[in-house]
Amino acid sequence: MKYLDQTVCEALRKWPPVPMTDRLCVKDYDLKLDGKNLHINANDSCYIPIWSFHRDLKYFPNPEKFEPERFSEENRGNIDPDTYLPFGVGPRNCIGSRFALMEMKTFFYYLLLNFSFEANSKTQIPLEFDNIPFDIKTKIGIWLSLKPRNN
Ligand code: HEM
Repeated sequence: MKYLDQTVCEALRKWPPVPMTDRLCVKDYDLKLDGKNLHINANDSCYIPIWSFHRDLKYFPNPEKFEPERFSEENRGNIDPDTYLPFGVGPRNCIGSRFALMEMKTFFYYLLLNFSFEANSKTQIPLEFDNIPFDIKTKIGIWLSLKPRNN
């Protein structure tokens, strides 16, 4: 179950289903970013690029590699919580996150309990994605063969 949790966390890192979120700035705000001064006006929209944070090697070394060990008990403390945002951040973060995590793990538990998975001639490796803004969609879907487990 621990490894299933790590795998789900890593899948949400590499392919966050909600790749960005936004906030409306409610008052003028000044901040320093990489040595530059940045002014945000009240009523400006700010986009938070979840996908880009998750693929930034400053925060996730070797970001293209699918590596559930990033979320092991020893390693997960190294992740800055402000850079891992599959369910957003702050008081308006995703209200359904616990339900979604439970649903994903239950779904995979029963699938893996009853079936083994194999690549077939239609399986695309590596997976290719459509360039649709604000959405993550594979070009041809995800094709795999499921074989019932005998035991
Ligand atoms: C893997 C599944 C899901 C992902 C990755 C996801 C991701 C997100 C993200 C990134 C946000 C924006 C949070 C922010 O801006 O800080 C959000 C908001 C929200 N999500 Fe989810 N979500 C998922 C499933 C669900 C489910 C199952 C429900 C309901 C049962 C749900 C209900 C909501 C609601 C109501 C908001 C708006 C919260 C607010 O504005 O206060 N989500 N979600």
